[in-house]
Amino acid sequence: MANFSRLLNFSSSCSTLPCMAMAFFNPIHTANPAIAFTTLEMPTSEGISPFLSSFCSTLLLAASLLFILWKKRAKPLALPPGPNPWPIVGSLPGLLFTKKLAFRSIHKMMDDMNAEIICINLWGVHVIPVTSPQIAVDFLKRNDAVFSSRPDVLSADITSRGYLTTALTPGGEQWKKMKRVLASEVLSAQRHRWLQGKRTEEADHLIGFVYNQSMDSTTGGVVNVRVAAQHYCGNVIRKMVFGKRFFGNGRADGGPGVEEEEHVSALFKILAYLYSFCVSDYLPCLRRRLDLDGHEKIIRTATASVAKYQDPEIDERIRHWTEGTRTEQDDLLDILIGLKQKDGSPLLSPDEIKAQLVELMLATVDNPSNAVEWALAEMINQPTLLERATEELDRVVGRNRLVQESDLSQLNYVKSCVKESFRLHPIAPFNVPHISTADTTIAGYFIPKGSHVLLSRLGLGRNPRVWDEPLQFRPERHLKRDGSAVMLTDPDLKMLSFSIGRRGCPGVTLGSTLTTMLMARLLQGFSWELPPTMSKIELKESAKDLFLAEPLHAKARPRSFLSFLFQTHRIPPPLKMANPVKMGDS
Ligand code: HEM
Repeated sequence: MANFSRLLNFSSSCSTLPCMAMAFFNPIHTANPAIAFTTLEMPTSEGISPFLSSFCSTLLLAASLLFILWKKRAKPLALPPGPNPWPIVGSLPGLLFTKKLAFRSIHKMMDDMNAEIICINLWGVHVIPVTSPQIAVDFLKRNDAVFSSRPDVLSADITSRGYLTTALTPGGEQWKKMKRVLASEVLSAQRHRWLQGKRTEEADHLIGFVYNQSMDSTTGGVVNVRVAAQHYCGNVIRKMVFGKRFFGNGRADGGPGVEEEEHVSALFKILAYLYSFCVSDYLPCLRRRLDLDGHEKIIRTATASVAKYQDPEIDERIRHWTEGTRTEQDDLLDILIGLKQKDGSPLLSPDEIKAQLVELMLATVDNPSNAVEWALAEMINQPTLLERATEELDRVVGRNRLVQESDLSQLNYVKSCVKESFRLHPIAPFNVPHISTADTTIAGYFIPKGSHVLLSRLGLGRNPRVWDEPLQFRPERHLKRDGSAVMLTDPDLKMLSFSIGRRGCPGVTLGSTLTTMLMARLLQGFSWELPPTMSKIELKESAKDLFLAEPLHAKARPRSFLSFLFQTHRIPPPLKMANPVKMGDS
């Protein structure tokens, strides 16, 4: 060590080094030493031959270069900046004992440090939040293989029944198997087409459900948009998976029955706690012993509620196939049960099917419903945006039929409204966590093996370095100058909708279809206004998450062509017509 530091002093202060370097690289010198010695006037002392002097210089130069190379290699890279950790516990107490939610504390730390990547040490686990698109791409594109696993946390372990699924399962054979099944059998383009009829049925039910409420004189036509949006998503995925929208009988007006209410509310409860900051995840000694923050109980209760409805359906269906009383495949459950290994035995166990179906439900209900609720709230406060979207629908689809999936690719303005909502109002502050499986360097920082990487959906989408007036809802920022199609994905991660890389969302087509269809049907079928008691929609985030603080309630007026479509049976009549109020038009 001492020798090297001496060399360091030498190399940094010795003014002869450039001269030696010149000598070393001088072609004349190397080609003809005799000439070089005379031209370069190298210092020679009496008794030392010019040849020896040149040899020593060369040796010294080589040693210096080697040292510089060694120094570059040996100098340990720094971790990203972050709060100073306490011994052993790191910054755990800071997150535990703050009144703020963990995600708000983390974003505040990043703002205070003016940093787009930081490292928070939580009892030895390095948690790395990121708000820079360039760095995010570095993680998920250039170093995708290293960051394609998930952390082992209690909420994911319970929800996935011991990691039998795709999204929540750390990398490995089980993840590969389940992802292959999803990509080729559940979410492929062909399967998407196969299930189109079921999705359209639900899009028609959505119109009926909202229409009934809009015509209800007792409520003045005010609709709870959150309920409509969440149940549309729940109905679609239940229909695609189980071939039915209701576990029980539903409601007379086409709305959810108690069973669906409990099902959807349990799904959202799981989503609220999945990967949320939980102290036992950082103190493995506490895991399954002390449920300090009560998360374990909440997740177990919610997963039991979901299982109560889904598992009997799955068991019964397996029995029907085994007994031969069902022979035709009609939905995704049939597909999963029917998958076989080479020897003819089932590819998936009943537990794998049960766990995977919970995950598919979770993946489907949250993003689309939240994006549409926020988008509509923003648009009601800016009626010109509503007008522009309606004008597009009238131009592309017309007024004698409802918008269909085949129209969606042409609805660039409607899609840009949805995309703007994904940017500004993501349902979750962070992407699903990624964990590193090896030491790596990202953006010049050392990222140790086992780090939890949290790409901030909030921070990316609202990054003022990337977006003009990031807090303004301005859908037109996503329109392309050449009029080409607006996609809801963003491969550059300037915003994080579906993410990218090995862990990227395999449900892009289904997710985009559901969200755009929900938005398009609500805008095409109804004119939306403030409820009579309000002067504007309060666009405030909830104190505990990123939902609108209060579910969006808005007055819906059916557009005139809608009743014509009902009367002429071009769309199925709503299940129950409420007492009609006078109908308006837009
Ligand atoms: C608008 C709707 C949707 C959005 C915005 C969305 C977004 C995402 C995001 C951000 C991830 C995490 C990517 C990562 O870890 O880097 C993800 C993963 C995933 N999504 Fe989606 N998703 C949507 C709809 C769906 C649907 C409808 C399904 C299937 C029914 C689905 C299935 C999955 C699965 C299985 C994963 C995990 C992939 C893996 O870990 O290998 N998603 N999605």
